[in-house]
Amino acid sequence: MTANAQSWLDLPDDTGFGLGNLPYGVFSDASGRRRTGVGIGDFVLDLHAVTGDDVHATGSLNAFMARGPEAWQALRTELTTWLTDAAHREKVEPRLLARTDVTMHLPIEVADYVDFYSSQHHAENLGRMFRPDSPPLTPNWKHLPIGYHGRSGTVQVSGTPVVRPAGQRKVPSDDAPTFGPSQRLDIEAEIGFVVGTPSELGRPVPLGDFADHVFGVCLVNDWSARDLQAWEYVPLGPFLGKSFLTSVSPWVVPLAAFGEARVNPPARDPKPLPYLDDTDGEPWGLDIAIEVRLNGELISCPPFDLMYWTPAQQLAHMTVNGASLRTGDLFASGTVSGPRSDQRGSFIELSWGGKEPLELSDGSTRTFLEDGDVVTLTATAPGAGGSRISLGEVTGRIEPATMP
Ligand SMILES: O=C(O)/C=C/C(=O)CC(=O)CC(=O)O
Ligand SMILES: [Ca+2]
Ligand SMILES: [Mg+2]
Repeated sequence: MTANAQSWLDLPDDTGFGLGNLPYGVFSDASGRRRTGVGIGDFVLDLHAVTGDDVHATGSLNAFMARGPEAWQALRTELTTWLTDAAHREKVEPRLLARTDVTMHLPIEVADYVDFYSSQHHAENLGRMFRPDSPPLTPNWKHLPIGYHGRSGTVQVSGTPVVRPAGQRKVPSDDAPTFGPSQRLDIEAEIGFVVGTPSELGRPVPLGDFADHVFGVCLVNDWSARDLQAWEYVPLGPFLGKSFLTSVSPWVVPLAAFGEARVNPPARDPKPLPYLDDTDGEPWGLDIAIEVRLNGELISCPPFDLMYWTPAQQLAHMTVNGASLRTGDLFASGTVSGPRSDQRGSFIELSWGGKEPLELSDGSTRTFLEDGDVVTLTATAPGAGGSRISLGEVTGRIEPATMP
């Protein structure tokens, strides 16, 4: 008997949206009003209607997230009671809407957006391609989680069209850069972490405070234009090659749902400095299995449990200089890649820089994305009683470039 059998609601046996998940999102129905909902089975529960709390009518999760971990846990406990105790059925059932009847929106007002680079396999692959004459990992890589600040205003919800960016491109053999649509448009399959509780300027957030600040987890596709990136990134890092669009899943899965998914991260050698050393604490490796589909076909299964740096280490590093957190901050893991070729989280890796085109089941091949392509990321993690919790999906269709 799985945990889901306890609900009075008829939940499909294999639903990823069972009682162990209870993800938050922002939806609208025919009225157009945006409000907070909780995903359960094939339904979304209208939280504003069922609680009467205006925090759930603001059109983003931020005001609720700002209330902090006790409020998050209290509502999660109430939701579980409402959905399991038949005494609440009369109150709750009329507030359920079919998920197919609602439109999902960007769930958070994104404050600051940071993107890390914490998969050793991804970093080594990119290092080999971008810097063939140097060791694959830069000398700092195993001492700190490398990251950069991205563009929060272009973080958008799943389904937002991906307009091919145009920009400057130059390969080493060209004499001068040219301008035009990116010819190396790519994805980056990542997991995102959403900050609820802010922190004070000047006070680092230690490893052990991770769960006091991080509200939940989403899927991220950090669309990337490799030709723009390769020409612009020296010496300050990614800029226009990654700032045109970052897509996130509409559901934010509470950190509390990942109890069964906690795993030890890979051994870290050399031992990190004390503020990053999680060996005596509670490490935050997470067993999340990602799937990448191109036009419906499964092309890769990146394993999040192999990430070298955990989200708790990323948060500790991001604030160790005293930088403060704001409600709605989003930090992404970095592209998730495993050691196998069918575990790579980007096309630049899957096609090895375009040299080894990916063969698709219809006989066609792909190096980078073409106009009309649809890329969909999904992910699941172990839940209670052998169930799996779903992070939903993040999808996007490539549209032709708009030239200035
Ligand atoms: O190694 C490089 O120069 C570039 C690396 C990336 O493009 C990866 C990136 O944006 C961070 C990540 O998603 O892992
Ligand atoms: Ca990225
Ligand atoms: Mg981006």
